[in-house]
Amino acid sequence: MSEQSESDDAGLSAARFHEVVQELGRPVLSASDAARILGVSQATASDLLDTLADAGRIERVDVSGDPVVWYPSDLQSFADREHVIAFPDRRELVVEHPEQFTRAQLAQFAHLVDSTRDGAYIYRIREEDIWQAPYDHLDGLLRTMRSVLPERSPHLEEWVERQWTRARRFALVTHPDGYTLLSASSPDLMGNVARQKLEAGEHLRADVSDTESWVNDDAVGEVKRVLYEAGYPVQDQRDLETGDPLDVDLTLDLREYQAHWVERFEESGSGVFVGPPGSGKTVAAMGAMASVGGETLVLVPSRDLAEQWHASLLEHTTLTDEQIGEYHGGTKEIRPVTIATYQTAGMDRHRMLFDERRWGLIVYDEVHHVPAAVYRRSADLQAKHRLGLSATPTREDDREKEIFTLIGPPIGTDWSALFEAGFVAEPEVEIRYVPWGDDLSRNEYASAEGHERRQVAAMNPAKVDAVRALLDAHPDQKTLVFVEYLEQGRILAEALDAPFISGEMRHGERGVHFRAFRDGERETLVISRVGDEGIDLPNAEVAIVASGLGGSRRQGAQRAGRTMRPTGSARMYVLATRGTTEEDYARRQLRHLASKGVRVTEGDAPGFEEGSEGEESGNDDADFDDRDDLDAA
Ligand SMILES: Nc1ncnc2c1ncn2[C@@H]1O[C@H](COP(=O)(O)OP(=O)(O)OP(=O)(O)O)[C@@H](O)[C@H]1O
Repeated sequence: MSEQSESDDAGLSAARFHEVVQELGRPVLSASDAARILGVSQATASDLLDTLADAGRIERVDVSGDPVVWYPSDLQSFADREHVIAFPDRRELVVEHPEQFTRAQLAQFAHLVDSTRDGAYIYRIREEDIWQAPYDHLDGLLRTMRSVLPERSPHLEEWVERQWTRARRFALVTHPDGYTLLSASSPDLMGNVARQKLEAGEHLRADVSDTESWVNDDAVGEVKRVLYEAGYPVQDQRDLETGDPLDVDLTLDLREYQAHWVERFEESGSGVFVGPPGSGKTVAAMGAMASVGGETLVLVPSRDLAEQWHASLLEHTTLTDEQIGEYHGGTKEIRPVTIATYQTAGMDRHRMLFDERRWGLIVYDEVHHVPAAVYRRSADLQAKHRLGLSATPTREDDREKEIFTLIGPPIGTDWSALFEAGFVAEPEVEIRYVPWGDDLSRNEYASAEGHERRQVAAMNPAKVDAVRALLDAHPDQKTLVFVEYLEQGRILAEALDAPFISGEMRHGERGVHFRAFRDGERETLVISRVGDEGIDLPNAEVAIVASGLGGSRRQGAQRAGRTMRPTGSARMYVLATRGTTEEDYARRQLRHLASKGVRVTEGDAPGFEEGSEGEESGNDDADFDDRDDLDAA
């Protein structure tokens, strides 16, 4: 711990005092309260507090004459109000009860490392975080940092400035004669870094001056990767191809933050729009298409998303159906605007997809889904405009280097405008604990092991009544019920008289149910894991996760995102069987979601409230390894 938050013989810091208040859970404390929490004698605690009060950092009130104190109950919230503790030496931040906006600000320059049980979130500021910080000028980045950090740290700011500069030492530019130049901010960097690390011939064709080299056009991706790995991310300022002309306009007005995204994309030519699910990234991407005005290849993670994109393009642009093609397992059309799945685009036998037309823009939707094969192919697409879309900061993606070098850096999101415009409804997520439906299941659970044990807990028959009670609590609200297991999906679909959308259902039939859901003819759908991504049902107001949260934490965020639509309060319920590993697992998964801007509460499932014959709380299992993937449905 740095000096900031340690109580040592030099004194008790204001930050540490605040931590003691939080730990105590009330806004006023006595010397004996502080002594117990700090682990010192009452006399020492009293001296430490006096010192802090004498320095004017805290207030002291003598109540010896009348020892009972009262305070406004809303002051209680002070104990669980947002609080940031900085450890500048380690470039680490601990943030307690962070607001969603604070998390959005932090996502601009820091990396979420983990969240603790009592609601604190740990961020770290790495080199890459500063390299990718979406700001035009350093003082914009420093302003954001100062708005979040409790106190200025000149030492930390100097480090940030060094990393900021490092990421602007090399640039790729287009020479007036049309060829690509690598330019360095000094002869030394060109001589001792670029010309040492890069191969003459393969990467660099000729030295043009002591700070410029002619770059092989088909080695641009490699040049960026090599210099990024050497600690020098390259700014890509080249003129990019616009491909064969495509005349397309939007048929709706962009919101302020979307127009900002498109303007920034026009300036840079490549990059990633980062915004919460439902914030309008797809529509903004159509704005980028209109701005580039060139034939466009859109890459998406699933056929459902391809169909969604197709419908959205027809709904929000002047494109005709003849101009739009889909390219995946179901259909193979290559047209001026083609929407392909990553899976198909990554296959060697479909390589002509990239070369058959002169694309001006490649759009990578949900960039955390781009497979290695498509990244490899993207190395040959460096002459085109490249746009990524992502609901989570690209830095939290295990392919952040590929995203940065082969697609582009994050493009600044005007979070204030986005939040003020209310286009992000922060979903409330409620864990609802369900007791065993019968002794048979409880005994089956007790004697099962591993996956089977998890499945028995997940498929607790009492969950059917819990889902019914939740649906009754939300009459006339469109609800998605997510399941991990096919058998559970079928049981619930029958009990609720609702369709069960799973990988076994043909795409055409899925489309029928999605349209009925969207048009209000159907209020409930039961969905297997096939729905984790790509179910873009904008008016899903409630989500019920009947089992698990999917094997990956990101799926949990995606599922919450599916109810995070601009439709007022979006809610998400997660059912977990009391006294089983599901209880722990749900809590851990949702703590992660909480760090994504989601309010999380816990309680008994409706119909099983206090006083029911519910199980004792807590569970007797060894901690459940949450990396295990639950059986796919
Ligand atoms: N400028 C706009 N004007 C009106 N409606 C908009 C606008 N931008 C987006 N929308 C609507 O908001 C919803 C979400 O938009 P969009 O699909 O672009 O968000 P997204 O961020 O791509 O969502 P996801 O992350 O789930 O893919 C859509 O129904 C879309 O029609």
